[in-house]
Amino acid sequence: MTPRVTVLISGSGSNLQALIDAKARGDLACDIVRVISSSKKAYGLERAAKHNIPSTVHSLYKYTKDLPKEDKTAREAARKQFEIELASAVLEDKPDLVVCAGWLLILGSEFLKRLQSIPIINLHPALPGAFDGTTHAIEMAWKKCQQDGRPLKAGCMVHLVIEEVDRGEPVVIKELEIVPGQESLEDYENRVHAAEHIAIVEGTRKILGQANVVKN
Ligand SMILES: Nc1nc2c(c(=O)[nH]1)N[C@@H](CN(C=O)c1ccc(C(=O)N[C@@H](CCC(=O)O)C(=O)O)cc1)CN2
Ligand SMILES: NCC(=O)N[C@@H]1O[C@H](COP(=O)([O-])[O-])[C@@H](O)[C@H]1O
Repeated sequence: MTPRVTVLISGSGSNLQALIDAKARGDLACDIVRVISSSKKAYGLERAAKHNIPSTVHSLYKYTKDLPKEDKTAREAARKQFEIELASAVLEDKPDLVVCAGWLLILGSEFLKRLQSIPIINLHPALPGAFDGTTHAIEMAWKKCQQDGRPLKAGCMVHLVIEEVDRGEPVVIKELEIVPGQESLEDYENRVHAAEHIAIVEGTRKILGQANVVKN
């Protein structure tokens, strides 16, 4: 039975594209059954459409837009409902794995407890224990290196998703070294993204029990 994978995105979807391309070249055996985006503007939705992958927009904004910013109770209730309905949307497709590929929302207990039997992995552009819980890890690592004035071990990882953000067991780690003054933030960012596009495929293959060596 071909494993079923649901991919969660929020933006460009270049890591979704890496999964699509890996499938096309025979490096990844799975069906991407759905792409779910937290943003209707995500270019990743166009990538899904180009490859006839069903997609859904599941926007937190839709749940909170009419609530006063100061009404924390109402906003928390709305976020819980967002998570409950996100879980329903995911479970409808009966995936064997959920891949967070640039999903920029913290997945709370309402979602995680409903997905208990389904592994979730996340791609994080930092090493284990570094810059956890942020969506700006690449920039933070590069700036820290420049400020410290000494080489910094950085890179990216794919890890299992648990409630504690970015603290789940690493599945794949790709180490990169930043040397102060040797490369621009953009150059480092490009190196990280290139490593991510390999890591996301390796991590997905590993969790699906496929060989952990990718041909490319
Ligand atoms: N329970 C978990 N949820 C998520 C994990 C995880 O490990 N456990 N990984 C993240 C991905 N991520 C970093 O890799 C990450 C995503 C989002 C945030 C965050 O603070 N989001 C804010 C909104 C930020 C914004 O709108 O710009 C939020 O959710 O309120 C931190 C880290 C995916 N989820
Ligand atoms: N903390 C989560 C986080 O920062 N995720 C990052 O979002 C980008 C998604 O790119 P993509 O939309 O092109 O795949 C990736 O760089 C990924 O590491």
